[in-house]
Amino acid sequence: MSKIHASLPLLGFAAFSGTGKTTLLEAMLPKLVARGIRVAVIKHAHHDFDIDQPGKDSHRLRKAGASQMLISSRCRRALVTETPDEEASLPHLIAQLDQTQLDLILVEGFKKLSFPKIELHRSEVGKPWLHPTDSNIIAVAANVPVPASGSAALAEKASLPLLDINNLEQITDFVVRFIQGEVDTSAASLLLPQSQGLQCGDLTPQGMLSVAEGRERILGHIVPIEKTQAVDLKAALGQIVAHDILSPVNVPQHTNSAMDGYAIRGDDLERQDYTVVAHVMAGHSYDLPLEKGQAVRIMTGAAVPECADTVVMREQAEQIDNIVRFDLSMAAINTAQNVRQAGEDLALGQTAIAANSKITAPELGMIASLGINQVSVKRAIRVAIFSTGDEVQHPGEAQKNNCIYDSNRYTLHAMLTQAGCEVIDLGIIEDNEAALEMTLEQGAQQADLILSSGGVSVGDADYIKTVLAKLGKINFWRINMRPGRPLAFGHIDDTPFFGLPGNPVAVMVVFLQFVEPVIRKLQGMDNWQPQVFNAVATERFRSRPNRTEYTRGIFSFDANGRLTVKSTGQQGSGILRSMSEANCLVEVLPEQANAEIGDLVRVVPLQGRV
Ligand SMILES: Nc1nc2c(c(=O)[nH]1)N[C@H]1C(S)=C(S)[C@@H](COP(=O)(O)OP(=O)(O)OC[C@H]3O[C@@H](n4cnc5c(N)ncnc54)[C@H](O)[C@@H]3O)O[C@H]1N2
Ligand code: MOO
Repeated sequence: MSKIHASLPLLGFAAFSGTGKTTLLEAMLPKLVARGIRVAVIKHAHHDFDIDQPGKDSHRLRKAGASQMLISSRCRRALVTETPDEEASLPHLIAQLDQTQLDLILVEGFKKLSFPKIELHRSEVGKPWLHPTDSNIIAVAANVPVPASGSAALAEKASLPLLDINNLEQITDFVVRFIQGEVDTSAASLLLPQSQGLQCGDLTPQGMLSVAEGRERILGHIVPIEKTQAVDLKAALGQIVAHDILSPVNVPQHTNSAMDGYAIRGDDLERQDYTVVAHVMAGHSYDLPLEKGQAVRIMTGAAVPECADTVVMREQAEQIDNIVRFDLSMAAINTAQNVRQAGEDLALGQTAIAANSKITAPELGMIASLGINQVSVKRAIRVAIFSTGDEVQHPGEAQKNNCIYDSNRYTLHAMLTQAGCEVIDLGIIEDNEAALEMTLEQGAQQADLILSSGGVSVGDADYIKTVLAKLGKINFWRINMRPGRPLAFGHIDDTPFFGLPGNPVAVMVVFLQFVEPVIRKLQGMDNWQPQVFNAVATERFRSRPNRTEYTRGIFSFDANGRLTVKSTGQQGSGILRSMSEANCLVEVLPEQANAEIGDLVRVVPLQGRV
């Protein structure tokens, strides 16, 4: 029986009738809600239940033939679907929920299906224990100790958590820990018969790190680079601001008109007509206080005269000679309308751009709007890159037999440039110790970070490992992710070094997951996080438990306005086209095996990063 998955924690309660499942859920729900947890309950009913009442409109319409009846009010809605041929499956029911509004799905019933459950047991019901025969039970809540018979030995061996069925607080705590991923469910899996259990490759093998563990370890070794430099404004694009930039002026400098029209006094609205005393163009002013009964014809951006505080749009005005009237049937005039106040964008002395912000188009414009033409930025991070492998050739050369053109240095160059780094391209390094040693030493002298690609797996060209071990402190890791399993990280002298896997897609994925966070930390950004959001899977995204799987995907809105995601097709880690056609990576987390159609999956947009 295949395991049922949801993108949210899914937890069932398994018990014989009479144990008090519903009573327990009813008592626990307010406690979960009080802890801020948004819960859905899916309940199985055995009989021909009906929530609709005879005589109600919805019931009449359904009986008249509507196979789906959706009734909605401001407070709630309900969909009643006739399923005369086949009962809906649990995965289908899960997909009906709006998982963006939930933290937990509780399931009552569906006893025979495979998903995590808590067994409820009361001795007085006189029924057998369920956990010896249900490998999905992750804890037992009972009013008697589990007997020291076969089942108890099994429970003890597997160290299933034992809870007191009468201790609601304890059971609630357990559920909360389950949601937070703190419950060790391996005890349950120890009970699995071989055929249902995890495959050996599903378990985190010894020495394999999760993506989060690998990133945390690497970031622990990174020290921000504090050096700064002053650059001309345009050259600051993509760079990181070294110190807070304070506004030396008010932006806008003066209170000005937001429309072409007529400036009048806000305390002088009840008038038939006004005398136009001046015509003020942008860059000019009318320097007398505006009197009652007067108006100034004004252009967008021009300074509003003293005592005037309201602008009426030109479309609403009719001027004959120097008399203007406003058509109030088009729109009422409100005091202070269509006027931009001095300093409303930025007041004098206000922080315009905080230190460690990245300068993109709006920041560049804002700095310019303050009249500043030079900025102090963090010195660009210098990154040395090289490729390894005798089969790797420069583009532009005639292709040799059994060779491959170097694409990795180009994707790295592009992603580093996007991240605001200065790239030092050390080329393709011959497969020999002396060449590699020289290159690494050169990299360590010139760069803040060194990246190589290729040669980090278990191939025969093991001299890379020998040289790295000789020159620095390097760890060869296997990260439980795909693509991008093999990864080397360490230091050559004091310079951090990444040995990225050779496969072109693996290079890009490892860059996005490990190298970019390092660059951001070197640039001084603390706890930088990429943008991530959830989308509904429109196809199955396969992944093994414990592994983080990155599928290249395309997200888009469907006809119902839901954000959905599909894959780009073939996903081999040498197929760079899968990256080129993608606008995101679909990240299936270790705790989520295969994401099914309708499940929410994490989507990591690529725009601006590749
Ligand atoms: N027995 C095992 N074999 C492999 C394993 C493993 O765990 N056990 N892991 C596989 C995975 S996953 C990856 S990823 C690769 C990584 O291997 P290397 O880092 O040693 O890389 P290479 O063998 O040098 O190259 C792999 C592949 O990529 C091509 N390549 C290399 N450099 C470039 C470049 N600059 N531009 C374009 N393409 C490049 C190279 O020709 C190979 O096809 O190992 C698997 N094997
Ligand atoms: O994980 Mo490798 O990284 O297959 O490409």
